[in-house]
Amino acid sequence: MGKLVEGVWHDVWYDTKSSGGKFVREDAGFRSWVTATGEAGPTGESGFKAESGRYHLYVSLACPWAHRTLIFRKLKGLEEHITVSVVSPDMMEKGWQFDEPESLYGFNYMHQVYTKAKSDYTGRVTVPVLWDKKTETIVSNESSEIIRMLNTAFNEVTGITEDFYPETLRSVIDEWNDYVYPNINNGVYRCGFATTQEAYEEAFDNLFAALDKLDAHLATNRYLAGDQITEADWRAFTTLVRFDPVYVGHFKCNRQQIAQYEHIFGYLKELYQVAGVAETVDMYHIKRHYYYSHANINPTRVVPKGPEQDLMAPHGRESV
Ligand SMILES: N[C@@H](CCC(=O)N[C@@H](CS)C(=O)NCC(=O)O)C(=O)O
Repeated sequence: MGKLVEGVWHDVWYDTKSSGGKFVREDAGFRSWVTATGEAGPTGESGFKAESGRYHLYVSLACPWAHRTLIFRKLKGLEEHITVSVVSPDMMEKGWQFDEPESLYGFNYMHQVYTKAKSDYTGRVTVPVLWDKKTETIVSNESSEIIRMLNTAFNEVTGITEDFYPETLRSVIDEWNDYVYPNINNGVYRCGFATTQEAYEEAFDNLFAALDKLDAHLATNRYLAGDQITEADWRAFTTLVRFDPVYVGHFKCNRQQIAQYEHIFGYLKELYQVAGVAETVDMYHIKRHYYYSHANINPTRVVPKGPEQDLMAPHGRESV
């Protein structure tokens, strides 16, 4: 774990001293957009036209943010159009690394991908990364924006027009995202990476208040934005599926398990059972990454065996 400073790798853990023990996630540094025509998107540079075979995703199968992009690649029929490299679950002193040299440049470390794009880059070396093979640079390392690109930019390439961010639901989806991100997606990290009791308890209380609210909402709504699956559901899903196997123990999110929430658990199972989605969930990488890589939290690096969970069991959500 560490970061690049002017293109040079430094092995440092997150600085929580300057924020009173609280974990604060850094903003992503590359913010351009792939678009259907190559025109600029809401931020960044133009010139990234959606073309088959042009783009590459660097992901971790353990990372909930990278997982979002793999779900969109799958659901939008992009597997044959966007290639992928998967990092090792073990993130060590040099950060994300590859078990085998990756396929585009033979790099062994993810930080080499960042310095290939910008030789004096300063910032954390995170996944996912959307790479442009043509101009040999990073288009984006912000998953919330990558999934928006995958949702629409390649529609003419694939012919798949299913929309997870439909105009009519945008304000509802944005509202859920704005609530779920700090309290749940990042909330579990704010529990696990807190370095004071106070910061941990605050994150813990916010997390479970948000899960209680989600459970109540899902009692009468099949999905977050109503009766169709949207981006907001996939963004919640990648945290929920990691919750009982990892966050309950490793990040001390232990007021209760997701399996003990009647409505959230059924919802989690239903999303898991959407065609193709289970194939994007790799429990070995998920458990191994967190328990093995965060040695300051789990110094023995022993990975727990449980829990046993059958996410293919009937979800019972048809009647909601
Ligand atoms: N804003 C980014 C956050 C991605 C992120 O923080 N990824 C984690 C893995 S779960 C990472 O790569 N962390 C490495 C680090 O912080 O050094 C996104 O959503 O794409």
